[in-house]
Amino acid sequence: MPPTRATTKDRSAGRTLLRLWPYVRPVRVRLSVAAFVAVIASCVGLVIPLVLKWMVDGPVADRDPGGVWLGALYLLLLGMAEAVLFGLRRWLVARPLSRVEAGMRADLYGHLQRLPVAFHDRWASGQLLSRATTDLMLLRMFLAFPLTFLLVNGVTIVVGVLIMLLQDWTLGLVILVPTVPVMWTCAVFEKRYAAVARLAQDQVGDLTTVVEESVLGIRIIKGFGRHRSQARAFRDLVWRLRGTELRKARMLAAIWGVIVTLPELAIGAALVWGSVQVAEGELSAGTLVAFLSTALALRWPVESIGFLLAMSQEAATATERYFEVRDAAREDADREDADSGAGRRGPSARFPAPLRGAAPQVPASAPAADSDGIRFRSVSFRYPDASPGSPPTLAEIDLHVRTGESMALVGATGSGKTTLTALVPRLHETTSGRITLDGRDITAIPREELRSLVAVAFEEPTLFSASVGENVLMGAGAGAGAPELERALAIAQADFAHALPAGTATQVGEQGLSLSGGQRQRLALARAVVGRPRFLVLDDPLSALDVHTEAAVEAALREVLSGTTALIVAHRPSTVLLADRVALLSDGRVTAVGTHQELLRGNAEYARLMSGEDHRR
Ligand SMILES: Nc1ncnc2c1ncn2[C@@H]1O[C@H](COP(=O)(O)OP(=O)(O)OP(=O)(O)O)[C@@H](O)[C@H]1O
Repeated sequence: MPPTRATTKDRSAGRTLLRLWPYVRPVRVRLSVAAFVAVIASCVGLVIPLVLKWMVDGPVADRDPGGVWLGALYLLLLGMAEAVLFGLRRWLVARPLSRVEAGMRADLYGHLQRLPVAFHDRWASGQLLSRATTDLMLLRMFLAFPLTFLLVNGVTIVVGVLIMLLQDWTLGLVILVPTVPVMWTCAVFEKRYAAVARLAQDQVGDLTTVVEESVLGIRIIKGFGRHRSQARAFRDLVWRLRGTELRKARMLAAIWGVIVTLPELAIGAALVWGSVQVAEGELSAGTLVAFLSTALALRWPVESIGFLLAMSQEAATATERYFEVRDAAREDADREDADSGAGRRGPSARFPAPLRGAAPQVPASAPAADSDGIRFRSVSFRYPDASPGSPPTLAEIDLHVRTGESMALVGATGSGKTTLTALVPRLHETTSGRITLDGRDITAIPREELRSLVAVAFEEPTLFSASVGENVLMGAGAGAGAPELERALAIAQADFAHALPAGTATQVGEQGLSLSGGQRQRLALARAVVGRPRFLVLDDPLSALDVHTEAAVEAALREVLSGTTALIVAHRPSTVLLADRVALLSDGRVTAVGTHQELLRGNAEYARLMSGEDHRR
């Protein structure tokens, strides 16, 4: 079952919703006051029938117009008080609840940033988006409305029924007859509705994913003329969601039918029975009016129970979906282990025994051999979602990139180059073995420090919706400014930035100016070098550049590389020439290490890869 599909079986909505308490706690006083105000407002509404009784049995029976006017004035005042109190309730909850929603959303976003790459590999982005938007909106609505009104309406019904029993207990019992079947219907409804609500919310997530992918991949869709088939696929999803929503509507209609019909029948029976009693002189007309007015005043609280329960179920589902993400372990969950020098991370325990235990015994707290560069010691790696029997993506990698040295990683497509580079900044965790930077085990280096030591640039450069300058300076420390930016742009041969409409202040990214692939790549490279990192990991960073630009970037990069220790994934000889030595990766193993010339002469696979004869690329 994919991680985004959970079962609602045996879930208690109440227990699930209790998880919201840490967020509701700071606003509990306001929420309680608001609920209290709403209870008072609702009970004020129940006084109206009593005033009616007084009017019918008093001034109306006595034909006293002054008394009737006085009664009307009381009714007006009570009505106004009810309206003002309900308005006050709304005012009391609006601000704190928007704060709860904002807080939950910010926490979710913060958590998403901290989740490991493996988590994001597994989860569809639309599922995350829908949790951060639709689900949180449902939660705010639940806290604003059903949470209060389930309580308010409950109290109102109890008080109303007590008033009716006090008016005339036999009539009161008639009204109470439908209670048992209505409660049974609610219990059945709650269970069934939970499953359908979950399905609908998951389907909204699927829909969001498709919209997002279509927008991001619009060029491919248009380029291949796939807009019709995409639209068809989207329509299918929409219809599936429509079907689920209709199922929800049918369930709501059924419970609504029961909740409305049974009490109405009871009121009808009470009306007949009460009229007979009035005719026989056993009951005053005023009491019957008061009784029926109270019963009618309770219609809304009773009828609303159906959709309040439905909204509560949707909120419970939203809570469940929200915490599925929040409960996922953050990548720094192992920090204590690392900081205490315990060494190996938790994930190794998740992998099968043969892949474990191969780590050489280098304690994380071993004295740092200064300027040792990057060392891979018996590193093996398997993607967490790889099929159980499949061979590891990387196996027994032993590699030493000396301080100040640049090592090119060459290998056929799919040989594991990108995967190997991702292990250094701990975007993925090694399954077994160790990686050390200047003698320090990377698992013993706090992540923040690790990522300030290691800068990365990937083949597919990502720019954020921000200015060119902000995108580049993202790779530098807090104090970096214009001089660092200029230097980085010069190294990456990204001077084109100055010619953009607003220079380096030009907005790029999704909503900003579109840049070419080569321009993006150069900005990503500038981001990697701007912070003068001690270790540089470049995943084929020049692939989109023309030969002249590539040569210019390489000339400038050489200067940078002389001061850093670098691991560079390379496909072209020109990129390989940037490096001092080359490691050849074959099916996840390092099969040769040497200079470009040495490997060209002595290794047939390398020679084939460099000559471009390898058809797998
Ligand atoms: N997130 C993932 N989950 C499971 N398997 C993956 C994942 N990412 C990559 N792989 C697999 O790992 C293997 C190595 O991929 P990797 O991207 O490291 O190769 P590469 O040498 O960089 O290839 P290329 O030169 O084409 O970029 C491939 O077989 C790929 O299918």
